[in-house]
Amino acid sequence: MKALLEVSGISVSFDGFRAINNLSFSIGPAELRAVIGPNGAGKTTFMDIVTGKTRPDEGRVLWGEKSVNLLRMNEAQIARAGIGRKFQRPTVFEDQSVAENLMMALKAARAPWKVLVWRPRPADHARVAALAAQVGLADSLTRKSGELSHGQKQWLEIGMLLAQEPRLLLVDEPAAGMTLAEREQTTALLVDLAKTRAVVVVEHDMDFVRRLNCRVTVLHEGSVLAEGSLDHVTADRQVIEVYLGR
Ligand SMILES: Nc1ncnc2c1ncn2[C@@H]1O[C@H](COP(=O)(O)OP(=O)(O)OP(=O)(O)O)[C@@H](O)[C@H]1O
Repeated sequence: MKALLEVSGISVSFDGFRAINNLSFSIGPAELRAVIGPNGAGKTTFMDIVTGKTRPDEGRVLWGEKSVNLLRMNEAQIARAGIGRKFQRPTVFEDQSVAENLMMALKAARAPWKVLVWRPRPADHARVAALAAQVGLADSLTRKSGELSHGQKQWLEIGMLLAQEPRLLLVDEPAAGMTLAEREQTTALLVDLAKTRAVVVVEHDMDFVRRLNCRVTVLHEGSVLAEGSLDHVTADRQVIEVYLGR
């Protein structure tokens, strides 16, 4: 199976400090992957590079069937090419309803010149309802987003990202601040989303990672230290030494 995203030999230094060191990583078109590793391992910087926020000093980042060079694209172009990123803190519009937030995301997903003249059509309302249902908010369409729980806000933001139909979703610490029930629902959502797209989850919560039941990549000092099932990587002596044993 050809990779959807292929990162090879990337390095980046900040003031002489190598945050990413000859990192290679690839993910398939419908794959769920957890990325773990100690603080400062380079997880955020890795996502910054894939989304175009940070430029690597060397290496390649190739995207899609045509192996497009992502390093030639800016952040907006990369987002339009199908890479969505969910940050840890939800950034929904609290005064707007769930439906309004989703509709705004649908509108934003249009080409810039179309946004100016865009008016929602019946199909767009149906799409908003479908997105809400997909993220477990079908019963909350008319609720103000500010009234939602932390977990529900996170799901709404994922729904807003889905409006852009990303082929790769990068999700930063989704379990943080969630109740156990919310975490379980989030696991189910991410597993479901990865049936039709690639999903990369950066997470510190090992119970959450275990429930994702997916391939795990362990980063350390900007490189891949181990990769495989969670049982495989957690039995690795070096992983225990630098991460789990602390
Ligand atoms: N813009 C920057 N300028 C200077 N140093 C940076 C910058 N961004 C990241 N770093 C450094 O690069 C290293 C990797 O950071 P990064 O945030 O990618 O790690 P992380 O694995 O996401 O850590 P955490 O689990 O704490 O979020 C750290 O030592 C960090 O201090």
